[in-house]
Amino acid sequence: MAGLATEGSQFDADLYDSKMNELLSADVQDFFTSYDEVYDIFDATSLHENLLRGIYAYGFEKPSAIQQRGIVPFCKGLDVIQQAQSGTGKTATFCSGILQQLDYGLVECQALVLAPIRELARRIEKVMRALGDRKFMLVWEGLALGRISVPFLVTCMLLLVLLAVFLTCYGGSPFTLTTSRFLFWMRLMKCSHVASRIRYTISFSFFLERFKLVSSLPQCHPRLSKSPANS
Ligand SMILES: Nc1ncnc2c1ncn2[C@@H]1O[C@H](COP(=O)(O)OP(=O)(O)OP(=O)(O)O)[C@@H](O)[C@H]1O
Repeated sequence: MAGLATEGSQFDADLYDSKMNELLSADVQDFFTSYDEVYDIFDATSLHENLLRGIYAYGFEKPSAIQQRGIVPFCKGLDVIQQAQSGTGKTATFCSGILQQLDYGLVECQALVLAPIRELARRIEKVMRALGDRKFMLVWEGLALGRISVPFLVTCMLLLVLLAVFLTCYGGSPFTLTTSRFLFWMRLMKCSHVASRIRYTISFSFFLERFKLVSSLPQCHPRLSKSPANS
């Protein structure tokens, strides 16, 4: 297993090449460098009936090139590396692979998809819901749920506190900013939805949910394979 990169280290192409050569020359049975089987219709991929129904209902009639090669090894539980141009159907490939492996009788977290940007996470969630009709939780920036981010919430909160303090003082009454008065101002500013999101974001139940999500993840057993890099 490769060691952990030291903090601030850069990608070392020579080290990467030598490590890959070492891995490829090792006698590891489960390591494929390509997967040659092609399934040119969805019915041939042995996906669950419900999943197939979701795929057809979403408007897909025939798998794209990457889907023809990528769905089946994914469904077999192999670790798949896919490389193809944008818009060639990679998202639907790994979504199908994940949905196929879920135990629909289990009510617990069985899959975690990490995406580098929020828009991509939203797109993946949309495809997952459309194909699988399962429960998915969209979490972004580590803290916020929904469409409003934490920095935005904090800024809103500060502005509203300042406004409430200013109005209280300006009205001539002594500074007695109570919670109810604060929430009154929030409502007055038609920001009660912001208030509820703030309450949820800082609530114990949200942190408990995240803890349960992470702790229920299964152990990872590395088995490597690679699908062809064509699209
Ligand atoms: N088999 C298919 N038949 C018809 N349309 C498809 C098929 N697979 C994917 N699409 C459509 O093609 C478009 C691009 O698909 P998708 O987002 O999965 O590609 P991608 O390779 O993941 O793109 P990106 O690299 O930008 O994330 C989407 O609108 C999707 O609905």
